[in-house]
Amino acid sequence: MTTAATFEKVEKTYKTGPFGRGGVAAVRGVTLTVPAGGVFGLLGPNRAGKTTLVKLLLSLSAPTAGTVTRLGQPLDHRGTLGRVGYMHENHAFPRYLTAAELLAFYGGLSGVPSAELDGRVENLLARVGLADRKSEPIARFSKGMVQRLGLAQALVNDPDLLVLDEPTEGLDLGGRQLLREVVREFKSAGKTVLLVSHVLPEVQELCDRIAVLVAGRVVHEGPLSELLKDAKVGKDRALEGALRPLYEQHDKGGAA
Ligand SMILES: Nc1ncnc2c1ncn2[C@@H]1O[C@H](COP(=O)(O)OP(=O)(O)OP(=O)(O)O)[C@@H](O)[C@H]1O
Repeated sequence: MTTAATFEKVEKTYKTGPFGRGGVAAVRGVTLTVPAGGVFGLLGPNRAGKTTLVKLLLSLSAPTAGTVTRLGQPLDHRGTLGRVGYMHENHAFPRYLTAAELLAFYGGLSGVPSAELDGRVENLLARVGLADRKSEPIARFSKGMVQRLGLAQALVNDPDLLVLDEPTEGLDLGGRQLLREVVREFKSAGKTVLLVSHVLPEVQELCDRIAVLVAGRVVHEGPLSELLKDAKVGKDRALEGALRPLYEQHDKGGAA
């Protein structure tokens, strides 16, 4: 099987406190395979360790133990990073750049040929509804506009693996619809989306397979339909317990 990502017996403990004597065990022995092609949901309550797994996959943080692969290669194969797009919840883009400058900057960093860059930037800005604001500095953008720009930035290198970490936070209805379209296009093109969320209905709508992470451990992994069936009929109490708060969060208006 070709894989988009694998984690084998992965641990991540963040050092904390004076002289790093304390520690937070964010990921505890995770073994997980994200197959290439399709939409994989990584689901779990706050502080479950979802973003930590993403950071390990993107070489933004190093595992304390275990092995991670990205697009079939070990993490030190940096070339695979140029085939990944990453959109997350809180973008800290340089605010003095214009939208077009930002996309050109990220496109250049990820190796987009310069002959293609201008056209791609124009197309993406149109796609995310920012064509008329392309020459304005990001400092003037609302949170939703920054999120739309974040989506364009994640697509600028035409990635094979798109990682979306809580992508709908701050997006309006139109932005969410756009995001769903992008996810479905990736799926039809045989590419991979890793969707991280604490909102079960969002994951339910888009994902083929999911892993549920609780307190740094994978408590379930498999096709979404099977997991929901098992949880519903109460066959698996641990899974039911893990999923309930995610539904409740949605019902209370925590949905993205
Ligand atoms: N740089 C860090 N230093 C110390 N602890 C950290 C660091 N980053 C994350 N943690 C801790 O690791 C645990 C997992 O955090 P992580 O952000 O991976 O969870 P998450 O599932 O993505 O949560 P959320 O849904 O709230 O974003 C939490 O207890 C968090 O406080």
